[in-house]
Amino acid sequence: MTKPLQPPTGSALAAEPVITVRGVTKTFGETTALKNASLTVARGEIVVLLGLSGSGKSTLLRHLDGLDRPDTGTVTVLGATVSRLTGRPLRALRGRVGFVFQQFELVGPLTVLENVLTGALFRVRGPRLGLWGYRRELKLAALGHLERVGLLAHAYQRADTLSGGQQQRVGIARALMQNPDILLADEPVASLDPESSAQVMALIREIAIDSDLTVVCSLHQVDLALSWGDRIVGLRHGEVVLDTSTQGLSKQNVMEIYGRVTTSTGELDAIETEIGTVEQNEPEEPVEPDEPDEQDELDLQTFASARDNRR
Ligand SMILES: Nc1ncnc2c1ncn2[C@@H]1O[C@H](COP(=O)(O)OP(=O)(O)OP(=O)(O)O)[C@@H](O)[C@H]1O
Repeated sequence: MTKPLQPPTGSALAAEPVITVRGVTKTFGETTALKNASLTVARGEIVVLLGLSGSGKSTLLRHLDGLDRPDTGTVTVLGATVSRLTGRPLRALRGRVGFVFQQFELVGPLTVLENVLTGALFRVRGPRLGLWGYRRELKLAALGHLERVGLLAHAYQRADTLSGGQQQRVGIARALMQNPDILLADEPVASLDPESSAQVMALIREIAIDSDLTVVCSLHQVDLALSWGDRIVGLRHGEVVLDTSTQGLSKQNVMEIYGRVTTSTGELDAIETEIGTVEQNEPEEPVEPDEPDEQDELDLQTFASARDNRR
């Protein structure tokens, strides 16, 4: 087993742990996706999982939400042993853990607002027909989250008419609908251009700090990881090979650490090109908002006056 080369640092680790992964191994057929992986995350920490494609980042994130189960080892999240939970207790835990996906996972033909409201589905009973099945307070909360991510004007627009960066902001608003304690994000900017990526990452960090969220986010760009996270956990072939504060850490330090755990020049080249570079996706065109209809106008007015009364 390769031990983490640097111990966790930073004052946050003195705080209460909200995530504890101990000795988790997970195999899929012949593939070992995680190998004796351990990790402790304190409340309010902003942690990046860094590694090449196939190094186990998504698998580790999925274990934190109970979507995957370890072959050996334990995963404890918010005091519950996730690997043992099923049914209602598992759903209750998932209600406290928001998930932001690489491909946004929005329902394209639905409006932006309906997509955000699906984040509250675990709190809604009975059938829903469009927006009618949701209580007014939920709609107002969803509009509030859309305002938070800068998309209030697009609330009644079809989700699939938005740009990628805007769709990811809808994904963030949907996760916020859960009032989560923890936010997990799996390569949230992998398909965005550099400008949209920077905006989305800044927004996640800003919201995490404002709302005292704990964040675990997988990325494969070392520059972004260093500038964005409080701490980097580096994975290689399913093993944790690096676990350290980003303070004072340079890209060269990270490359050296990966260099120490690999003897293959080919792999180092891959690390240099894959985690050592920022992707250059094409910049996106801005999207004009649709006009809301009469009922939508009413909801927006109610939202605006409720918000102004709170101020
Ligand atoms: N459900 C599955 N069935 C079979 N193999 C899987 C499954 N999930 C993950 N794997 C394998 O486990 C390994 C780790 O995959 P994982 O998706 O966790 O890596 P990753 O670091 O997130 O990669 P990427 O950056 O490409 O998303 C890979 O070899 C992958 O093919």
